[in-house]
Amino acid sequence: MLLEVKHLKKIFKTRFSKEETTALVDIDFGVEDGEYIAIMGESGSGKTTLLNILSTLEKPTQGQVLLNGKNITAIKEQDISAFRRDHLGFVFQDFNLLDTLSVRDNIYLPLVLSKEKVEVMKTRLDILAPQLHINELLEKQPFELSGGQKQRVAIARALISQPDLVLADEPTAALDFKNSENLLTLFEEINQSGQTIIMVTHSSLAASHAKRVLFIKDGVLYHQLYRGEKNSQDFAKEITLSMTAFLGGDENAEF
Ligand SMILES: Nc1ncnc2c1ncn2[C@@H]1O[C@H](COP(=O)(O)OP(=O)(O)OP(=O)(O)O)[C@@H](O)[C@H]1O
Repeated sequence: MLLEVKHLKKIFKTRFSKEETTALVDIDFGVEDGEYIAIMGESGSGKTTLLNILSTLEKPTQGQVLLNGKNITAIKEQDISAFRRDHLGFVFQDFNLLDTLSVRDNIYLPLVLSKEKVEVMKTRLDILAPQLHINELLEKQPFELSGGQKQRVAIARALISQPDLVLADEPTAALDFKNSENLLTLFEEINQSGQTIIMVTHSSLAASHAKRVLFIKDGVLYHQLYRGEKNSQDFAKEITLSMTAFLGGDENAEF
């Protein structure tokens, strides 16, 4: 098992009041190497909190997260950024590229910080750039790129460290329909080449490209669907029906 999420609980306490928010009640699941998982749930259900704990940005109140058997919730503060850089890849909804660096240097950045050899960086980018259709963009600055191009660069930056796990937070949220479809196709290809992906999304269309969908409500995982042999259109219908049945949502809504 690549990732074991064990009985996660997260209670937020505000500093100036006694009020507590239980964002995660008891979250328990495992992820095999090579899986592609979408996490869905209504606003406020705990998706971001879960992703932040998996990202080591946040510590749980109780429970553990094991990545390849190592408890990542117990990593010392001074070792966390190196751990994140070496083992996790991130794709955010707003791309998070640095405008002062070229596209190439943005992609190299995690490896530069890990003091990787230049030849290694070059070899890896030579493989990734054609796969992500960014060959022509490498000498540009991020502000010269379209949203879809920026997101492909962000994916290259996430993959260049050959992470154990890619974590994506609403990666299609800032993209139009065509660019979203392109990104989702890319994620499927990346997953088919062996990369494990966990993606948080509001969109049943986005989730329908994953192999498994976990539904979270009020801090509890209470339902999951496997795609199996279904195409993404049929799987999207099944996801929407589940959302309607279990979450009490509007069948036509993308929550
Ligand atoms: N830093 C924080 N301090 C206090 N409460 C928080 C904090 N972060 C999240 N919460 C609360 O925890 C609950 C879960 O929030 P979370 O952001 O994980 O939901 P979400 O499913 O990601 O929502 P959205 O889809 O709107 O991003 C909410 O009630 C939220 O108000």
